[in-house]
Amino acid sequence: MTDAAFSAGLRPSAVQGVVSLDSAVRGPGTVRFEGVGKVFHSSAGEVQALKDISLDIRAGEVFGIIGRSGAGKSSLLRTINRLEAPTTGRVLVDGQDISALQEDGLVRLRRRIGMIFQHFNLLSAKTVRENVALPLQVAGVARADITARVDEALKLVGLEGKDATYPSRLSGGQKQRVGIARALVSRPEILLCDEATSALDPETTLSILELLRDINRRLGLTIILITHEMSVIREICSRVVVLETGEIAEEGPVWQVFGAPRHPATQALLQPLQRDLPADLVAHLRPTSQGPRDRAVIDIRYAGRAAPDLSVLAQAAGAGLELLSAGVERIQGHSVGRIVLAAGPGTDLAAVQAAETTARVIGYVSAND
Ligand SMILES: Nc1ncnc2c1ncn2[C@@H]1O[C@H](COP(=O)(O)OP(=O)(O)OP(=O)(O)O)[C@@H](O)[C@H]1O
Repeated sequence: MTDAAFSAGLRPSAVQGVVSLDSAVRGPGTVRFEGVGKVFHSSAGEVQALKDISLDIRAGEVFGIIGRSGAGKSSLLRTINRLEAPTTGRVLVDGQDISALQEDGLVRLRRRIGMIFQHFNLLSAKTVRENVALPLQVAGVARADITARVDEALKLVGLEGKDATYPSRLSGGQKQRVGIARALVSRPEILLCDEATSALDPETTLSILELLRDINRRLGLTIILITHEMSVIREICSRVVVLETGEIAEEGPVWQVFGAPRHPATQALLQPLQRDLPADLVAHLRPTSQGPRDRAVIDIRYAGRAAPDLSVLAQAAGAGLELLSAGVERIQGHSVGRIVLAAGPGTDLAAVQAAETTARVIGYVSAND
């Protein structure tokens, strides 16, 4: 990012004109994984942490990496600044294969990629200003420039006036703001966030997410984050990849992946966010039909489209459908909903499924439930 753009808080597209598709996947702020694999050798034997990951992260997007513990999230994130080197495949940053970089090239790469951490990683014996100035001092930037750039970064994160404070006197949210200022002071194109809000309370998490969103919009910075908090992904990411045992389980726009999760790993991760079935319904739900008068319970989930037309479904069913529960929310401007119906005896379930392909029978209740 140019100095002028950073100071003016402008997105690169506003500075450089229209961004072409090619520059969006290969230009500044882009990351491409091509068949990336990673094997760790430990005393317990070999661990295949990543398997054949191919993925494009576009310039200026907020991209989430999720997965269960041990799925390979950190390993993948750490290949972007070569804290981990892939065993197979390659990683391209701004279209450049980073495995080819020598020591000085690697130092320059890491200046273009900021990183923030769950536990902030601040030096307790140094003030806020000294912590933020550190990357510039290491880079040999002139003292006067350091002062100006630290001021600029502290302003960006809303910490003006805190420059002489030591980390121990700051709240968790303020410490993370220092971490963000330190990551931004080198004017990077990409910001990696490793569980950056996991140590914060919900209110502080929201304020840090708001800051990250603001930075992303104003500076056009690409933000790549890993988190176990699905609400964080829903709040700020545009696209997400789900890893499962080192492989891509699914990827896509957040509204799509969260609205209609296809892989069991995604469904398990999203369980806490799901609008639960009413408790009394769950209590009465049986996996199989116990008699001809039992009613099938049909679960319909939809994303990015209008709710299915219940009169059309009822017509296909050829019998009465009772609405048991329904809910709809908006993610990134798309409707994401869930409808649960009870189908009376004699319902043509195959016809309902043909009319609404996401319809799934999740169990049976008796006629009186
Ligand atoms: N340095 C290492 N040496 C040996 N094995 C490792 C090393 N780093 C990671 N692993 C293993 O690789 C696999 C993926 O680990 P990774 O930390 O990338 O997963 P993760 O999805 O980030 O997990 P978590 O959410 O628990 O942090 C795990 O089985 C882990 O034990």
